[in-house]
Amino acid sequence: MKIAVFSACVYDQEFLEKYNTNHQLVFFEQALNFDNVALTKAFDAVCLFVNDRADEKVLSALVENGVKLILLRCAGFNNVDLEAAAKLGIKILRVPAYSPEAVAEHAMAMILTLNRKTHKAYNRVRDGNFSLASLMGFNLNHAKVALIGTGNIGKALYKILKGFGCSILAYDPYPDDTLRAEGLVYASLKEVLCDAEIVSLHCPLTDQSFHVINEQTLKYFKKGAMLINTSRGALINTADVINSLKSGQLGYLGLDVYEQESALFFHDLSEKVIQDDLIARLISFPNVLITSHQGFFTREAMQQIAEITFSNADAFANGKPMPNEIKP
Ligand SMILES: NC(=O)c1ccc[n+]([C@@H]2O[C@H](COP(=O)([O-])OP(=O)(O)OC[C@H]3O[C@@H](n4cnc5c(N)ncnc54)[C@H](O)[C@@H]3O)[C@@H](O)[C@H]2O)c1
Repeated sequence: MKIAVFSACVYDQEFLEKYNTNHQLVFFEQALNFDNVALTKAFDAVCLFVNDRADEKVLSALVENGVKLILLRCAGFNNVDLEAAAKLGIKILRVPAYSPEAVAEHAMAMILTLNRKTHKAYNRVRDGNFSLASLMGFNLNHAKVALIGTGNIGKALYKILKGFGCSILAYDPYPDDTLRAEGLVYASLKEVLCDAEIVSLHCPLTDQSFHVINEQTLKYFKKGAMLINTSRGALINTADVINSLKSGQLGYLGLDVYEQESALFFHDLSEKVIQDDLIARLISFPNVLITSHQGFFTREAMQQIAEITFSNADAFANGKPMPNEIKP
């Protein structure tokens, strides 16, 4: 098949070329949107990532251009209008799980960095400053951590946190019986937010979870609690979180995702003036750590993403069963 790969960075090209099972690949650096959808003429499929847009208008244009398949090289699919895709008859295949440990380990790295401030210590020592002032953290042993969502990534983080001796509780509308049998305590969203020192989000972005962290739910947090989001930016109302940080209600914030990330993340904007005032404000807090959607970014995950993407492409091309198809 002839596949147009959008949002293609050098590392995408490296891994997709290495594991290609004989498809013709053309790489585009831009994210797919209505303005550049004309590029997809004469392609059989497009390969998309988290910040490519496949709304109804884009999907209609893709179909007009002869595109029959969307290969998502990610797990989340909130950027695709599934109803419109089903009506138009365009298939959507994704990579449902690839090294959930990669994202869970990144969430843990954010917790450790925010708590023990190793990023500040690194810079201080390089500057000849060996003072410990304001570097004090807290023990994770016995700390209460709430997992919002206990699917593949939540489960992987649960195992890591257990190793640290944390006391873990969770909210998930579909609790996992195996984890429950292992002693994980499930409770309502309000209860787990009220009880935890650290809250980590691992649920998908849906109509139900949109802005699940907002002015009201932030009031449930313990004063000085830590919030980690490695899932999707729009789980959080950013303006409300900024107010909570300013008042000291929220004590630490770790973000690997951001609601308006598509205009920022994966690009070097170091010579530009950032126009997004919310992220500029977030960056200014001493207790906020932001990474640009790199949770997935390990060698193992990149290999699995490439392999599963091509097995999805092969299944479609050869009329085989497509277990990774998503429908509304
Ligand atoms: N930062 C990254 O690089 C990166 C990489 C991969 C995935 N992700 C994000 O992580 C999310 C979780 O991934 P996963 O593989 O664990 O997904 P998963 O489908 O295995 O698990 C999601 C869990 O969330 C639960 N859930 C659904 N709605 C919920 C709600 N409103 N409140 C609480 N729980 C809810 C589900 O029941 C399920 O148990 C993905 O949706 C994606 O957005 C981020």
